Amino acid sequence: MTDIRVLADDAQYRAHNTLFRRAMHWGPPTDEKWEIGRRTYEPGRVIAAFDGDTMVGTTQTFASSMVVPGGAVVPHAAVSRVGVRADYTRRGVLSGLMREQLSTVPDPVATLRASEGRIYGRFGYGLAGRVRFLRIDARKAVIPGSPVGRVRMVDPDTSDKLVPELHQAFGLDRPGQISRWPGWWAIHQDRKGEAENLVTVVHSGPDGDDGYVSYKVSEDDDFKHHMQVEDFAWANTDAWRDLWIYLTRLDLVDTITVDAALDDPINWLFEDPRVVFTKDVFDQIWLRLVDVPRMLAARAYGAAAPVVIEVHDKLLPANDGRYRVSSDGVERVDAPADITIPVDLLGAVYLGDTKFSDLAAARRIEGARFDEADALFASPVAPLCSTFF
Ligand SMILES: CC(=O)SCCNC(=O)CCNC(=O)[C@H](O)C(C)(C)COP(=O)(O)OP(=O)(O)OC[C@H]1O[C@@H](n2cnc3c(N)ncnc32)[C@H](O)[C@@H]1OP(=O)(O)O
Repeated sequence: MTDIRVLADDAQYRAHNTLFRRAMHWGPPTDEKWEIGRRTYEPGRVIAAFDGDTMVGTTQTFASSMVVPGGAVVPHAAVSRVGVRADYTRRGVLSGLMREQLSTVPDPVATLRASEGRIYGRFGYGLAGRVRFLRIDARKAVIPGSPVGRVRMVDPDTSDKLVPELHQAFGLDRPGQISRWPGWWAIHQDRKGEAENLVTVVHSGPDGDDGYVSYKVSEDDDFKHHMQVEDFAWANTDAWRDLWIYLTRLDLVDTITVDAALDDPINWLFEDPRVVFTKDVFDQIWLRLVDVPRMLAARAYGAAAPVVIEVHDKLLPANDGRYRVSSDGVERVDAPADITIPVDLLGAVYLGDTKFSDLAAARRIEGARFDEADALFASPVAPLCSTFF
């Protein structure tokens, strides 16, 4: 029998970090790494399961905010460091942690990156956003025309100060994007220190700085140079195009790999659209609607006749109920339901990546009028989260 406690001091945080790392088959943090790691522990947001005095399971959240369809930004919990000691697994430790976390988290929505696809659906998380891993043949990548703005290389101290400001100003550009918290930047800047060859360039247009990209280049045994784009954000398409012109005209580079949204129009930049190759499409955002009425009210809807959706939530029954969704907004009603859906699948359709009609085809939801629901929940922009946590 385990009990769940909120952790409060540095020694407990370090034990938490060590337990999680062991669950992932990584070694404990060194003293040097812990100097950085401790900055990612936010009081009140770190819990652990105990068997007597022995810590046996961990999780925590980071306070951030997330963009929803229509552009509103809502408070968001980034769930991380989920781990159970290998000698305590499959006894309900994670289930206890998830129940506690969901019933106490102050934010209306939580997301996570899942280590395995079968773990989190039972706790109400749905697969809400995917990412494309792209490889670009840089030697053949020709973008016609000239840049319209200016690209400048910045030194590490400048980038440490400037990039967080720029990300906050224009990095929240699509559904699923999240703001970055101080601990995230601490880890990011530490990793940057290790990657000596990480370079950041900033783009400026008529209104000042409006884009940046960080990248590093490595050389393989055949003397081929491979660029990995680490972080990329832009405020307008001039900045986006100019930064791609910069990246693809760099000397010596053979290939470029980058993560992109499913609808990123990057292929159209190039004379030969085939220089962009999709290596993989992978699941990225697992989303849990913690406060369903608040989250349904937060997003915008497309034009279609209203639909009544009946939501079932075993862990948070306050969300149970029928919601009439129309292009004007959402209200709770007693009317008969058109569609019945569990909360994990409502999470899956929330950002517009998944359609009700696809869930119906797969016999995952029941009802009628799926086309209207698809039109209401459609997002003109595909979701993406460029912030790994
Ligand atoms: C957001 C992140 O941090 S992702 C990182 C997640 N962590 C890891 O992958 C580290 C290695 N794994 C672990 O630490 C643990 O095995 C965990 C956290 C995945 C699961 O913890 P457990 O305490 O074993 O889970 P618990 O006993 O509560 O299981 C609940 C249910 O989920 C199922 N389940 C748990 N883990 C898995 C899994 N990896 N694959 C499939 N099903 C699983 C259990 O079988 C159980 O099902 P049931 O209710 O039908 O019996």
